[in-house]
Amino acid sequence: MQVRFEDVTMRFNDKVVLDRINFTLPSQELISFLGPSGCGKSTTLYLISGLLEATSGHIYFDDQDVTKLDPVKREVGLVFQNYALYPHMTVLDNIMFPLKMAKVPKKERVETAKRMAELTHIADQLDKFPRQLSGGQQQRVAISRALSKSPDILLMDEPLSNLDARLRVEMREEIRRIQQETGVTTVFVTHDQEEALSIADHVMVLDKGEIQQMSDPVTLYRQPKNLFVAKFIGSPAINTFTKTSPALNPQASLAGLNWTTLGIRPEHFKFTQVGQHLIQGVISRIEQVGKDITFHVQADHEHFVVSDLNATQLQAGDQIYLTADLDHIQAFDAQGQAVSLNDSAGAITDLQESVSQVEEADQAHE
Ligand SMILES: Nc1ncnc2c1ncn2[C@@H]1O[C@H](COP(=O)(O)OP(=O)(O)OP(=O)(O)O)[C@@H](O)[C@H]1O
Repeated sequence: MQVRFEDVTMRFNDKVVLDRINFTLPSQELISFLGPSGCGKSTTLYLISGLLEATSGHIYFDDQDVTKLDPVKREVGLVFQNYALYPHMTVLDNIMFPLKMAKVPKKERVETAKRMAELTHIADQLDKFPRQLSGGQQQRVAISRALSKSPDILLMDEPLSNLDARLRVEMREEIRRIQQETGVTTVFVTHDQEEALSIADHVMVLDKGEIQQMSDPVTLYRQPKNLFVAKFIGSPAINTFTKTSPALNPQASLAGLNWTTLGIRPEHFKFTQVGQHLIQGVISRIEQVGKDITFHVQADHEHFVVSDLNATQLQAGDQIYLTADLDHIQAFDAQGQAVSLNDSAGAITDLQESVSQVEEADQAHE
């Protein structure tokens, strides 16, 4: 089932929470709504479910206008952060409950509930009560219950927030598996970018009630449309430099181009020689977590982070000179919108020449 929002605005009293948003969620995909607290993720989810009604605009499920349709008639399954199981009912009764409300005959109810419990790997817990289960198991029950009526759309509001770190990873893989096995169009709300990027086919990034970007996870990371997305996606965060950054070499050809902020991800720096560098600084701290080495670098008051450098001999206090491949440098204008560096061909040729000189020097060095 495809979900489409057309110019949807949501206002609570005078507060505009969603401002004329437009998007299409592709059928049978897992889509994540990602953004900081208060950006409007849950509101968007509840508009799809029908628990909230839009102030203006239209919502379609495939070609059907559901803007005013009763939630019960929308064929959506909902999973909440706190599981919302009925404490006095067994697991089996919890899963069967929506079918009972729909007056499905008992035999069929039991069969469906058992099938759902098999799907979510909770079939050995059917006689227990929710309080006897772990958080992860309770969420499996909640997912089984949401799927019991074979909904067209499964909506999940921060479903993993109450679980510890290890269980979160396990359960997100489970949600991906269940979504792929059932093919149900699934919306997964989270403020955790790693969670969103790891399981979603498409991620919709929201901020202040507006869609910042909707893309597959790789595009979101490599080609953010604006500075907000660039900074929100990626851990450690992308490094940003302005024209007056003390780390920036004012003589570098790129420094003269038309941009306001440059973004370079920690893993995209390369060593170069002094004079040919774009960025310079002094290593202030070296952090090693398992196999990952992170260099914290300082240039006057500015701090940035470099990773994946093949340089175990470096020490705190060392001066380093860095550059990056052009396709790994992201540039933004004064409004924070992404701009292409390829617009200034001459300067880019200079940069590419200096990069190839560095590569030749590196090879000679080796
Ligand atoms: N029923 C309501 N009445 C008034 N304001 C509301 C209501 N529901 C949500 N809001 C406001 O709308 C904004 C968006 O809330 P929403 O819950 O959609 O954000 P969110 O992105 O899901 O954030 P969080 O991750 O914190 O849940 C917030 O400022 C919130 O205070």
